[in-house]
Amino acid sequence: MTKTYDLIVIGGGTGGNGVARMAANAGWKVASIDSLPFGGTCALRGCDPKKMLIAATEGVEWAENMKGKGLEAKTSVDWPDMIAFKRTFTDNMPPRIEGGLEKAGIDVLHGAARFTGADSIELNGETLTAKHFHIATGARPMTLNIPGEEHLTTSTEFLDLPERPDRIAFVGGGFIAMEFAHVARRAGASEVTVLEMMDRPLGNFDPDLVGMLVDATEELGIDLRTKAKVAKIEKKGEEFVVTVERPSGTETVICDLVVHGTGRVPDIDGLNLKAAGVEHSRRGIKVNASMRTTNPAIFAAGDCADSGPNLTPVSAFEGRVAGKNLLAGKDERTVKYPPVPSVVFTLPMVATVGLSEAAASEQDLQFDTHFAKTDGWYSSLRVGAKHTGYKVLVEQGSGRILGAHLIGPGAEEQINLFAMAMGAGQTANQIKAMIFAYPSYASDIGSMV
Ligand SMILES: Cc1cc2nc3c(=O)[nH]c(=O)nc-3n(C[C@H](O)[C@H](O)[C@H](O)COP(=O)(O)OP(=O)(O)OC[C@H]3O[C@@H](n4cnc5c(N)ncnc54)[C@H](O)[C@@H]3O)c2cc1C
Ligand SMILES: NC(=O)c1ccc[n+]([C@@H]2O[C@H](COP(=O)([O-])OP(=O)(O)OC[C@H]3O[C@@H](n4cnc5c(N)ncnc54)[C@H](O)[C@@H]3O)[C@@H](O)[C@H]2O)c1
Repeated sequence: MTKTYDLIVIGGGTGGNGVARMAANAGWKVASIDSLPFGGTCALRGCDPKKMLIAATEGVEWAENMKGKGLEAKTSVDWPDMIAFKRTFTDNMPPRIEGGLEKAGIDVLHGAARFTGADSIELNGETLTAKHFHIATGARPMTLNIPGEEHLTTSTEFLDLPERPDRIAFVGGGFIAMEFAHVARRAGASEVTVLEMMDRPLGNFDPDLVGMLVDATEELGIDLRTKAKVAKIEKKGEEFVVTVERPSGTETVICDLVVHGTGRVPDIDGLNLKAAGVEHSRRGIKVNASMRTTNPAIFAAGDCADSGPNLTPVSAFEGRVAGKNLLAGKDERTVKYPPVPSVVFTLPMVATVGLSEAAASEQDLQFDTHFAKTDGWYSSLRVGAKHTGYKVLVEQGSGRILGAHLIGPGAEEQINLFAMAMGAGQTANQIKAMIFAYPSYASDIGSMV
């Protein structure tokens, strides 16, 4: 018998679960589907498990920076213990999340959903129909179309490696490669290589601060190669041979593991969106500012949609807008993103919010750039941090903060203060007038504007 719902949510991550709960709380009959245990990428295969691994490596970094300053500690990372620690969190999440959804009255279903019509899907050989759908299927590693692609280890697999390989090559120099390379090296890997095809890693971050991160990365002993396009991966016995094309010629890297870090694409190929009248491009499912797709009864949010940046808080934010409009039965809300902060969790961390210097210039904005290295500041000296700095763009006349870019300890929290100030329209003088607890990283921001 065909089961019928008011709403079917496809995808049990941050872009989907909130919408299912909102509709269930409003008394709608809701089903939520995921092909994997519920929790999505962030909780199970991304942000959260990654930062648990980083927690162990922060100890290594701390001991290194404080050497000769009163702390003599011999640190080492036990990889299997670290992975077991991570699992204490990730193993508990699916039952917690699924239990919560069930408690809200939602039918929690497993399997890969596929549209068979504008109001129907097929799941495990059965047909389910609904008045509305919400698609939040996230992203998957992009296909590289190079020989030997099948030898790549995904970020999901890396976060669950039972043992740490000694020689690791990362293809790409974006978020995943830089964060994981730092983890691998501090965890004791003897040869860590990052292969980025552009002339610098982390292309969306401030070039001056990325330059400082590159120095820190090389000092850590990571072999960071730019203008290095991976062309082929071969398996020879237990080893991999990675062929890299560079302006100076072809190079090879021999390693025990090759990790995918060249970007992620919307995970929508298996959905048969055409049957539902839902259009998409390479950037994802087409949505309007209300998160409605080209089929007015179907919404989408998060990494699978052609909307904001692929970050956890953005997927939840988009989901809330979709949920409000879904329940209202009309486009009551539109997505107006507040300033979206973003952090690369290397050590040192690099953080950004708002406009880059280049984007502000392109928009013909008149602004002052406050740029300095802060290794001489108390906050850096106290913890022995060498690669620290900031670049803040302040609009001339209005004093508005156009963009803030930070590197160093505390950056992950300082950037949220900048995001808050920017969202509230605070000026540089208003930030300077704030009283923050001292000494703290927050108390430094008044000196950055
Ligand atoms: C390694 C890594 C680290 C990251 N670190 C950060 C970070 O530090 N901070 C940050 O903000 N962001 C980070 N991100 C990005 C963040 O994880 C994503 O932006 C966010 O999880 C997207 O949420 P979503 O709900 O759109 O998709 P997801 O959380 O990916 O959920 C989609 C779900 O849909 C399911 N699904 C797919 N197709 C189907 C189908 N046909 N039928 C049923 N179910 C289906 C999938 O199994 C999945 O569970 C990271 C990503 C990765 C990969
Ligand atoms: N801290 C965070 O917020 C965080 C952390 C991890 C992942 N993420 C999310 O996951 C997404 C995917 O991360 P990612 O690191 O895979 O992608 P990315 O888009 O951050 O970086 C990909 C990099 O790979 C390079 N590249 C592409 N093809 C290449 C090739 N053949 N050879 C060498 N270099 C190549 C690109 O120039 C680019 O610099 C991110 O865009 C982000 O949305 C976020």
